[in-house]
Amino acid sequence: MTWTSEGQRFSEPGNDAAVMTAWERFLDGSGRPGDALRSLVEGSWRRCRDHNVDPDKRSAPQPVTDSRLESLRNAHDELVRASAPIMACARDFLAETGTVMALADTRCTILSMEGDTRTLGAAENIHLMPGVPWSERLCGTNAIGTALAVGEPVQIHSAEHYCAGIKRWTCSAMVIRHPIDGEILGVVDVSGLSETYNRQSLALVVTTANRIESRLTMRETELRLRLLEAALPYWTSGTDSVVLFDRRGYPIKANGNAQAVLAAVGADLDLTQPRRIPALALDGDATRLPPWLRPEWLSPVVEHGERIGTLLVLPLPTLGRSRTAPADEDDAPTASTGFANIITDNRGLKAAVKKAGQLARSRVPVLLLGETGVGKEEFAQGIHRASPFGDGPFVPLNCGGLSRELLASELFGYVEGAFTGARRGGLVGKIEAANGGTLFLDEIGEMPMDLQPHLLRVLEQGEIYRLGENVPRKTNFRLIAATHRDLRQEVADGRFRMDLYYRVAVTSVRIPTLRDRPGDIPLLVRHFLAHFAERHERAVPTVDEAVLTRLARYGWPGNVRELRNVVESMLLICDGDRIGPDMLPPELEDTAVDTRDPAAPTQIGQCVSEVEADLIRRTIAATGGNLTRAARQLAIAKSTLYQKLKDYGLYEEVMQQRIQRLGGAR
Ligand SMILES: Nc1ncnc2c1ncn2[C@@H]1O[C@H](COP(=O)(O)OP(=O)(O)OP(=O)(O)O)[C@@H](O)[C@H]1O
Repeated sequence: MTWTSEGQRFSEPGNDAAVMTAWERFLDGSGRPGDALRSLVEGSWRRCRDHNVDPDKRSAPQPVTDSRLESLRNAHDELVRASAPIMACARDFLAETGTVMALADTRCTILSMEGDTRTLGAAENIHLMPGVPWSERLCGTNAIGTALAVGEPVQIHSAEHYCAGIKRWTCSAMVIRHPIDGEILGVVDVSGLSETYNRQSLALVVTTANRIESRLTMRETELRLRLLEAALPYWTSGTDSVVLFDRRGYPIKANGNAQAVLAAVGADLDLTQPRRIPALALDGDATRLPPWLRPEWLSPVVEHGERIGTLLVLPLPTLGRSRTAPADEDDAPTASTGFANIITDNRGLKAAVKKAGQLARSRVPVLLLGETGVGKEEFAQGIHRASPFGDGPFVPLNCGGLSRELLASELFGYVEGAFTGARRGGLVGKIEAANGGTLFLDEIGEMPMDLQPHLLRVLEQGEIYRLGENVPRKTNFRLIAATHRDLRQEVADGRFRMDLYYRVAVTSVRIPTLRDRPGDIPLLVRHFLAHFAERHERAVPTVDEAVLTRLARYGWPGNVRELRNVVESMLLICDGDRIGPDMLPPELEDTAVDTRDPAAPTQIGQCVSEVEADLIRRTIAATGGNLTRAARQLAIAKSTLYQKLKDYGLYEEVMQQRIQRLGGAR
């Protein structure tokens, strides 16, 4: 900081008359202002003249509305909070002194004001009050505006003000800087009528600004600790290249090889001299990322449902690829990285595999989104295999279809005697079993609300209590969750806790439906035929073109699982070496009508009950016999579904199919 030279720092009330003459000369352009005018003030007057500020102005502009002022205070929440106790002191200590203290933001708008009550009243006459911007451009030379213009402590007295209406005042101001990078956050000012002039008021604003900066330092340290703690579970040593950014977009921690990988992706970010990436600030424009930085590498770090920083997980550098070339999903890592079981030729699905492969390398929780049977569990296993702890256990648990009590004991385990019917020796819960590996919570949206805080506590504290036990056990696992629901909507509807949502949805991968990638159907048919032919010790039959056409026209509400079941059932029916249309299951027999939508209208002439029975039959088949899910898809209560099954004479048939399926492939 370049401080104004000693003799120039303070105003000299004895020079008032000379300064006034200098002002008049300055305005009518008649010669040099003279020695009485400090160069700091002359510089400010020149800026005022360049900006056509009206020297006859009587007051500052009108204040903004109360609601606008409120939102300005919210936007500068940290500054306002850090200054609050100091402003409260000013209320007491400036009383009866004829002076007031003001806190202003970087646009010179006063956020709060305290001090001598009578002076507060007088100040209102010139609009020296909350909600008014006191920039040089709007109000001419004044301590607040000039301090912000020059970034130094400034004292402006009486005639030194540029506008006539405020020449009865005297003021001192100092900028408040961010303790880490010195960015100017606001200004503190002490003002009074001219007769209250005092050299010490400059010292008062400087020490006040320092006190506010010390409080900001304490707050910054606390926030950093919280951020580091919240990011800890996502941190892996190993081969990851991870950089943690704070809420202002500054990199604050990186692992060993991050700098090398940053260089490989063409990033102009030197971690030894951290520079801010404005798009990563919480209030930044996330669409304005630097060209080298891809959005899928970023994950928010969340604490109690609130984003407090950002994690950058860099991809391992690929030799031979142009540094900033857009990613080509066609080279998505499949076989090499644990996703070999995912058969696809679809760009969207390959992009999902690629993203999952990148996320696999950190410990960041992943939420898999997609309809039933699209391959969410397959993805979860792929992420687990490709992760640094792929040698650890992979523990899946479906949160749907279990009673609350059963789900609680499956998740948390229990000790012997915890409840009537508890096993001898107790039970190790899935969370504990996943220690050192991955916990896959399928259908997380079905988890009862009252169990959610318990899971959240485990995720936040890394500790678990078995039911009936009051000593915590340490756990260390990676969470992958999956849902076919819109979890945001579930949060909005009060069925899913927001804090848990932010914890599990740190990053997400959406898996496209099978009907959105019909090109994959022949590939998958071939894959499943080969698989089941081997399992049933048979030769692989050929498939008629007509069969493939029907398969391509079907809606596949049960996605790949449904296709897999259809292929197996056709193989079992087929006693020759070719599969023809007569071997298609009933729901696929006549696909003359486009059945892409499971609820698509059926042929005219069918009566309503037939249509409904047909729809129910198809939906149950599509959900693999899961009546809870079928009822949900049909948007009817499960009890209504049972009743309808009985009414349409489908009950026996469906139950038989369920029994067969339970013993079948999954
Ligand atoms: N792209 C794919 N290639 C090969 N097999 C797949 C693919 N996608 C899914 N599958 C197979 O389809 C079946 C269903 O997949 P998976 O169980 O992963 O689905 P899901 O989305 O978890 O279903 P749900 O939501 O009902 O639990 C599995 O047998 C899986 O191996």
